[in-house]
Amino acid sequence: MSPIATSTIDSYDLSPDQYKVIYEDAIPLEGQPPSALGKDDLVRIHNRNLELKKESGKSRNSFVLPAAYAPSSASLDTLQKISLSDLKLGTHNRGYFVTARTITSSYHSTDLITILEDDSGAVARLVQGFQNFSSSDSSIPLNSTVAIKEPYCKFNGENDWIIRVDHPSDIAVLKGDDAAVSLILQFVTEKKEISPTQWREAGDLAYLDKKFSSAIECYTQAIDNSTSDTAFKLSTLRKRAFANLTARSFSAAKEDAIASCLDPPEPGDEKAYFCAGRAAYELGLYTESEQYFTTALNLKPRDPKTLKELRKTQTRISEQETGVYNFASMIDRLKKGEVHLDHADFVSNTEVKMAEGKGRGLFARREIKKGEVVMVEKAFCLPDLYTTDQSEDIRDGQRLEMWNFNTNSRTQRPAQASLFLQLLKKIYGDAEASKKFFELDGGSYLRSGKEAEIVDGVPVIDSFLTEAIRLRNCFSCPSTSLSLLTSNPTIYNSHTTPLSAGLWTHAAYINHSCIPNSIRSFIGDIMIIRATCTIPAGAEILHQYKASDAAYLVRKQVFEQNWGFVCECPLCGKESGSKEVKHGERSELVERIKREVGRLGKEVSVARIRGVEKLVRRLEGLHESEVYAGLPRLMLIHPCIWLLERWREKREWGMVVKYGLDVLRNFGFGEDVVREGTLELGYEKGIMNVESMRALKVMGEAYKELGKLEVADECEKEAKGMFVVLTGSEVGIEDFFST
Ligand SMILES: C[S@@+](CC[C@H](N)C(=O)[O-])C[C@H]1O[C@@H](n2cnc3c(N)ncnc32)[C@H](O)[C@@H]1O
Repeated sequence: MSPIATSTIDSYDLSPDQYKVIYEDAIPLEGQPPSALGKDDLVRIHNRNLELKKESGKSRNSFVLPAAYAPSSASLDTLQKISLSDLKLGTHNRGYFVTARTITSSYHSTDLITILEDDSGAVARLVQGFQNFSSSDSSIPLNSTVAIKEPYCKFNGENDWIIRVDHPSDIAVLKGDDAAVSLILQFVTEKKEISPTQWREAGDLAYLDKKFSSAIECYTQAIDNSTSDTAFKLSTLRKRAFANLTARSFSAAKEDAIASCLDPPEPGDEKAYFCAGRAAYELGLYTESEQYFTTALNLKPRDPKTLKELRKTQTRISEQETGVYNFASMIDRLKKGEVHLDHADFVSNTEVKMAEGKGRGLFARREIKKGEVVMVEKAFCLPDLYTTDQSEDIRDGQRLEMWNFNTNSRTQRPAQASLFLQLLKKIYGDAEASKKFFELDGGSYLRSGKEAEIVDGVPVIDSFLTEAIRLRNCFSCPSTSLSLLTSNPTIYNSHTTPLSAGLWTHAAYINHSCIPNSIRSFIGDIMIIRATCTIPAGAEILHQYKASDAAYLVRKQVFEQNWGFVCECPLCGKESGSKEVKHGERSELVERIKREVGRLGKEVSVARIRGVEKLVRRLEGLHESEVYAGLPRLMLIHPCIWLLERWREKREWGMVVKYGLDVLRNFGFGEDVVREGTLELGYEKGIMNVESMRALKVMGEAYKELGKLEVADECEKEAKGMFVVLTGSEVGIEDFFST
């Protein structure tokens, strides 16, 4: 297939399929200039597209993740400057860099697009793939100066070539609407002498103008160029500390703040200690933060702002050490619309170690009792973008999609695409974060080994590896797990609770099991993991990546496709031994039952219920006892819940108890969990979830109706225990159990 001609239609007009053709069929044309179109044509086409974009007012943002090529890990001093007209096509132009000026405003299509011109008058189209569409400062203004390392120049259709930048660390942009930029350019390109005071003044102006990276650059020049004036150096360091704090470069802010003080500190240094305290707090270094605030208070006792920060820090230290949180206040804040909550992580119960056959895993450092908190973690990154799969009402600008040509897939929810973009922004701006992030599992993606290395002051970021890591490690999450209980999904109907997608770097080490020993829940961006059974010291913590599909063969495929592993948990291990024909028979019968109950309306006669019961007995008979002894029989769960609900409608309490027991048995809690009027659940092999909790709750009601009050109380007590594990806390428990 020949590549599509795109010389007169810009990528804005292309569908993802057309893109795909271009990427897959692009022909390397070594030795061609970057664009056969002249400057006038390029600018004309660009401006026309810019106008079209404005007119169309399309609110959907989409972008494309093309096939992988590696980011540059060379520093600018080791590269040779080259003109745009000397770039080679279809290659990375290793060993070279280009600098050029933007001669148009940029616009977003599937990517961010602008036109560049270099000193020699050569022009090229720049296509940047990683801009954060949701942030207001993501454009490249007219007259900006860009430096691109080892540019990847690619064929884009007949007579058209582009420079494609997919990795944030491959490009540096000095924005054209930034006053400090002209000073920086005069210094770099015209070798103009600029005094430290001039640098500092330019830094102050940039800071006031909220151009923090320019302010930091100017203060850095002022510091590096000042010779013996210690007072000047220290006060400029302090200015840079605050600029770094505002720019959220917390490690640098902390370092600068401390370096700006005398040893021992003197009155006046409290501001620097306050800044260091804030930076350490944001880095999660609460004990260090406490020391800085204490020093600040020694220098300026009873300062109310510092006292407030110190108290907050001490609360974080207590959370970190005890795992005790004020969940009620967390939920209150969530109700006020805050998703990103200010809390410490509690991870001291756990450690990362090798898990045989699974890479690394998370292990218990001490015995963790059933229901106890295993760990609590604040999200590394979580977009505030909760939508249902069917959402038609996504707010403007949130309709974000990403086509990934490495996996031939498209993101299903806007939060997934948004998470990718926010991750790039976070790891590019924070060296420590990028190190932590790139340690995560990226599957079979071939790493250069240079990711997160600091080159030219920023970490090397590989966008494609970032996405590979996101795919393997991110979790879907509701804004609160409590909403999953109250949204009242019916069986055979997926629930419609809005979900976002986020990444938690410590929890990302947890491996999957279909019979897990822990469950994650969410309150905003805080993930709470509790034990579903008592976990002995040294045992591996396991949770379900996805609610296990009832059909073994479907489940197997999902885990292989999405995460690249074959689950060998006790259930999968045994079910893999069941004959293929049996799997087929069971699936067929489950489908038949589903069709059958789907046909029945709301009011179901006893005769009809009995009919379904017969089918369910047959399905039970298709479960080999040598495979399923003591193990869950997932395919029987929904049919049994359906029967339980119908008998409950008929107020046939004996039958409700019978099917409640069946549901619990099929979840793996044991053959006969009520013996001699006492309830005993086998939590080690039982699967705790909303449905097993509901079954217990309903059984409690039925036993009450039957006058068996003791066992009714036991059912309610166990269901309440499950409620806490499923939602993370006791908040809402009384309301839930009184209805
Ligand atoms: C979120 S990561 C978990 C941590 C990972 N094991 C590591 O070394 O970083 C997901 C990956 O872990 C591995 N994994 C998770 N559960 C597994 C299991 N039950 N058996 C084998 N591998 C598993 C798979 O490679 C999967 O893609």
